[in-house]
Amino acid sequence: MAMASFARRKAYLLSRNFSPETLRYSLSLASFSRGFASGSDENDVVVIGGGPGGYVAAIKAAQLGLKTTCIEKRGALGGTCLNVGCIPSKALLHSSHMYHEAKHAFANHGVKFQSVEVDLPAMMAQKNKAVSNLTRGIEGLFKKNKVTYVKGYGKLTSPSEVSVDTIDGGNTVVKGKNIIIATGSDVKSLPGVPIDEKKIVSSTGALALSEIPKRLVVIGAGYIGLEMGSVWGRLGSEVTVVEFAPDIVPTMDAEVRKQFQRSLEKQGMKFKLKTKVVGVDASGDGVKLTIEPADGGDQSIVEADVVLVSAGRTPFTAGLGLDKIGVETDKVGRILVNERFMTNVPGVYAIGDVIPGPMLAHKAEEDGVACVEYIAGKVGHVDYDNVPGVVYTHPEVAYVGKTEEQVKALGVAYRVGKFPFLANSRAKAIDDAEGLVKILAEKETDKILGVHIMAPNAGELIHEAAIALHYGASSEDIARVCHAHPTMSEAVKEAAMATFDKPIHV
Ligand SMILES: Cc1cc2nc3c(=O)[nH]c(=O)nc-3n(C[C@H](O)[C@H](O)[C@H](O)COP(=O)(O)OP(=O)(O)OC[C@H]3O[C@@H](n4cnc5c(N)ncnc54)[C@H](O)[C@@H]3O)c2cc1C
Ligand SMILES: NC(=O)c1ccc[n+]([C@@H]2O[C@H](COP(=O)([O-])OP(=O)(O)OC[C@H]3O[C@@H](n4cnc5c(N)ncnc54)[C@H](O)[C@@H]3O)[C@@H](O)[C@H]2O)c1
Repeated sequence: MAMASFARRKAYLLSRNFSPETLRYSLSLASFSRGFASGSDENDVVVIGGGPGGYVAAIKAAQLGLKTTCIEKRGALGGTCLNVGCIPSKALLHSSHMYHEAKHAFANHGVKFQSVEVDLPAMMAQKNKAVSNLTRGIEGLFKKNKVTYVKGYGKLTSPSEVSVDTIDGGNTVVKGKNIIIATGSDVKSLPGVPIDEKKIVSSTGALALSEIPKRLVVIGAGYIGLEMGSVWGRLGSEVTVVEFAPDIVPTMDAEVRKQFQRSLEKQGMKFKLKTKVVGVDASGDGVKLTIEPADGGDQSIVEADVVLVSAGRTPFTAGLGLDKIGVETDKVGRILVNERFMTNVPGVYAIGDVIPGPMLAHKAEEDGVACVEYIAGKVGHVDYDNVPGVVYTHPEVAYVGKTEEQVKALGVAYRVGKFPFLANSRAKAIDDAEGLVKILAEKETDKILGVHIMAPNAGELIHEAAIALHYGASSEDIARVCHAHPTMSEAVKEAAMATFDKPIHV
């Protein structure tokens, strides 16, 4: 298991184009933990950062019998994900989808209103309620598992000491035999596009606008741009997405991405691909953006009431004291770790968005559990080849494993099976049949290599595929599992049938 994990980590690091030196360094560090506290006020584990990586690591460490403290600066647990990321965005995606459905789809089902309107403060209040309930819930889990929670800004003063400026204005020193850095990430700002969180906003500002902007320009057609662009587009904004690359969401399978882009365009989203923003002028009422083709050419002006900067995120290590104790980072500021999440400083570990890898909450959680399992002397495991990605638009797009482009690049002979939701009885029954399931399997063995789903609930459907990939299943394995009728999941079964043989319903 440990060897398999090592091999996967190596392959993963290779896939991230790490230099040979970095690789050697990253993989050669010996397993090392400093033992456990007994009866002293010293912790076995101190976690800096209470996001999905940090709070999950803290709870798991405590469950493994380790004396654990978690330090969080924002005064609420859950990190970016719960406070200003996954949860508030999904709340607004759901609320705005209901409004959009009420306006455009309910009549098809024979449900009619005199009028339907948006109450933005009520929508925001529902989002805030979801966030505060969940953050309080994590505090409850900390109490239940006996994790000590220190509210304040942590700074490493030695490999076993964290000085904390507490949010009530005091200072305390927290000692630990093992320290886990889980400080996450922050928005990546673009030169010449200063974020004021009013007219030029990051995702945090876009989650809390007090008015629906008439014109929203989104910089970056990634996860945040498409999700937040969908929210405000459904509520009435004219949304233009400016993307430097030739395609939206570059990590997506190209065939699915094309269908996805068409679907978003049908919903009114406009795309300016292969385009860069070269300047902004926010001196007037709105914002004027100067854009030009990515390869150079004539400039033009796009006007907006609000601009969303969503061109990626960057690891957050400000004020953490990494220099002081000599923790090594790569060129873009990510903390380098070995396969046991250990930095070059013995006893200091790092997980989640602050290390290389996809910046996703579920990946941070997996890192957190595996890291403390190693610290506790067990074997941790994260399957980095099978981390699902989901864009929570409507339809959603979800994927796990390899894209067709990646399979081609590997030179593996493969088969493709597809099934459209137009032929799925449940999707037709609910009149929501846009999308498809696409399965890629190795030709010789039928082993599944990747699954890509565009569907209203693709983010739920994808886990059948994730389990299949994890267990090394073949497409025939899925096809021979009895799937309940009528469900959207039957489309996964049919796509699997189409991969190894023939589907029934198309
Ligand atoms: C708008 C948006 C939507 C997203 N939606 C999704 C989604 O749907 N699904 C998904 O998987 N991912 C989503 N993400 C990404 C997800 O939020 C991150 O991948 C995840 O939060 C990373 O977890 P983490 O624990 O590594 O870091 P974070 O969640 O960033 O947590 C780090 C915590 O550390 C604290 N901290 C930092 N420095 C210190 C310090 N020195 N002392 C004390 N505390 C400190 C911070 O305050 C923060 O609370 C979204 C992100 C954004 C911005
Ligand atoms: N549903 C989810 O799981 C979810 C939702 C939101 C955020 N997230 C996470 O948060 C992270 C940040 O999200 P994001 O959307 O900001 O980043 P992203 O990496 O998903 O997308 C950024 C996009 O901006 C483009 N870009 C970069 N510089 C640009 C420039 N100067 N001009 C125009 N386009 C430019 C990139 O080509 C890319 O397509 C992501 O890595 C993602 O993992 C996940």
